[in-house]
Amino acid sequence: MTNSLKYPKSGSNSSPPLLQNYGELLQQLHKVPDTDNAQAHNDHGIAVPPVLAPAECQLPLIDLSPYTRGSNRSLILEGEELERQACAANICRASSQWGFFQVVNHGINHELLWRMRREQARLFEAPFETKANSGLLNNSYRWGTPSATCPAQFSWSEAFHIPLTKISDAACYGDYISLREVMMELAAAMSKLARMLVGILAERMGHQKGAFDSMCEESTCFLRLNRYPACPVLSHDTFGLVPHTDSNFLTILSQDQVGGLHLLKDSQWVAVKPNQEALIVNIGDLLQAWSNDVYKSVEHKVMTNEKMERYSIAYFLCPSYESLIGNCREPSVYRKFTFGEYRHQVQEDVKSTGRKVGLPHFRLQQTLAS
Ligand SMILES: C=C1C[C@]23C[C@@]1(O)CC[C@H]2[C@@]12CC[C@H](O)[C@@](C)(C(=O)O1)[C@H]2[C@@H]3C(=O)O
Ligand SMILES: O=C(O)CCC(=O)C(=O)O
Ligand SMILES: [Fe+2]
Repeated sequence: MTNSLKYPKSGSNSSPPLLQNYGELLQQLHKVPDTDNAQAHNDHGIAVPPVLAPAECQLPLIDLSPYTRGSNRSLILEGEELERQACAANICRASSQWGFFQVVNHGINHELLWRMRREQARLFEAPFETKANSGLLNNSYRWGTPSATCPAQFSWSEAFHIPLTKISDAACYGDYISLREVMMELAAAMSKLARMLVGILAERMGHQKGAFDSMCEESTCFLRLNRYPACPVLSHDTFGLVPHTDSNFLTILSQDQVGGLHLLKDSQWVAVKPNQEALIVNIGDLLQAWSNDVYKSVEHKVMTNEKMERYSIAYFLCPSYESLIGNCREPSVYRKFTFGEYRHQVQEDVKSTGRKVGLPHFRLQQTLAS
């Protein structure tokens, strides 16, 4: 029995060399025992403890049609207003109890989402060298986790992480110019949806609908195209994306049918059941801080899949770096900080400790254990 990991036979020159570069780091997870006891082994000869999948949950499902149907009419009837109020109440309840929900009738054309998926698959099929070194999409390609010193800090994935300001720039696309129009359309649609949702969340806390609109800026908002290649290293601790909270106001996520997104609910990890009709929405750190912990930025992660690759697209709504993130009411739980300060702190923590600390850095008083 050998302890060496083998790359999947079907691999082409498009896959990033995750195993070659990080295989040794991941070996820490798999010490093959001396004696052949009851330990299971995967197809690659690696000893694995049984992986127990957590319970699969249905995220709260919210129908946005009260907001998206007939939206070009300026007059809203009383019945429609009541429907909107009920919908807004559901959004706020899910944002405080789960930090996550899914939306249907969201106003984003399904055909557009399918076109994007096709283009995304074609993009990731490009040779690794092209993705990494040809300046594609503003040089925004990332893979693996260069700063990881242990498996718990490592993400088995590749991604393009593109600021909205670069999406219309034809020079970013090289041979992938057909992606430009789809990216532009999707970014505009997701931006509209994200701004509508934060407007609803602000209004329910007694603030102006447009409270966040003026703070949000194209240069800091981004689209992230994720690909999680099938992963031969099967264990509890190989992540497609390590556990984290999002450092923004709000994220909109379109995922394929494979599954693998898990989130913390009442201190337990639960797996999100994929729904191809819906988009997933999650609250980021900045909305949690602004709402004084009413809305929750919840930890989530992507687990690897031994057999199937997985794709997702995430839109991150962020303010400009100078924006001051205050609180919606006093007494405030967090000190005021700018988004620039927050990003800087996250990067410093990741650099020095390998992990993000996030909001606890900005809490005014630590909660005392009773
Ligand atoms: C190492 C990290 C960077 C990251 C936060 C994290 O601890 C783990 C995930 C990273 C990620 C991935 C998606 C987004 O691009 C991002 C902004 C986020 O919210 O989580 C980044 C984080 C980051 O760079 O702040
Ligand atoms: O791919 C997913 O399902 C989640 C992606 C994510 O959490 C992120 O990009 O921040
Ligand atoms: Fe995330």
